[in-house]
Amino acid sequence: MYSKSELEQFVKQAKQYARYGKVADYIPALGKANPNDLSIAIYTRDGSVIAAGDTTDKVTLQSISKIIALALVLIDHGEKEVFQKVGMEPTGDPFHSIAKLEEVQPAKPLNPMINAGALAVTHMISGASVNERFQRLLQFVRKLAGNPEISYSKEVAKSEFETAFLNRSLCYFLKQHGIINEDVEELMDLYTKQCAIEMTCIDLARIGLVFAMDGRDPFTDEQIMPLDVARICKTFMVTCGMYNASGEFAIKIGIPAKSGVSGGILAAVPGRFGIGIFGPALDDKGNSITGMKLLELLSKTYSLSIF
Ligand SMILES: NC(=O)CC[C@H](N)C(=O)O
Repeated sequence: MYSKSELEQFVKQAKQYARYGKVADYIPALGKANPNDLSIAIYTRDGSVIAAGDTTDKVTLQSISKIIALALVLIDHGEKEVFQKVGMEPTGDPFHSIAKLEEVQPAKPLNPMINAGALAVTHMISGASVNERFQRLLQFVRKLAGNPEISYSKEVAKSEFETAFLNRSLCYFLKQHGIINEDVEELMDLYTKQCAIEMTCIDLARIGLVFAMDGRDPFTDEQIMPLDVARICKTFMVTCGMYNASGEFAIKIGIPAKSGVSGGILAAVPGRFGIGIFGPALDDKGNSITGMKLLELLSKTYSLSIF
């Protein structure tokens, strides 16, 4: 198993790539992040954690939340119903693209990892009000991370809510075609809170471990999600988890992973580890440039690719 000093060495190496990246600022509150930050935690199935960097930093999930919301709606509604509203194919387009919504099967988003598909998924979170739906999602996140303290950043949620014009357009397009039928402002309220759920890389690594263990929490022995749901989520991580860089990521790194524009990456090495990384310097596709470098170093050194 890796040592802390070795991990610290990898972090130092990966940090040198921060200068080639840029912090996301289209959500103004995210623009405050320091591009040179980089933290990582690796959770193993026997409960040990190895971490490096500032592991007390809390960062918002952004698109990483899409995989968790997907798991929840699959549990709530089952595969058949969910995949009537959202597809299973990668797009090769940026995550916020609207293009394929018109080209392929009117308005059915191609997959749940692009924004259009994620909005359709968030729409399916059950509950009587936005608050009740958000609390259900939050409870699920807390259970996955084994941390009842996890909450969301009001500042980041508000900042995205006030500026999410493109996501609103996607919602109206989906509503016109009957994929969603709720009030767009309510859905945006729920979605922006979902994306603003915040945690440390240690919490994130523990969530990764649950996916790695096929939905079972190795510490409580509870099956938090059915094996099939964990399998579907991991498959999406491989095919669409890193947006339109998923192919290259699969070849170079080969670990099921999901990224977010906050610079987070959740990775699950099947049967072995959960990995959580935060490094806000992003490449032009919106993936953490330092985070990917770090995963590449780990994958190459320890042969972690699943392929
Ligand atoms: N790629 C991302 O992390 C995108 C999430 C972000 N909240 C958005 O919808 O734009």
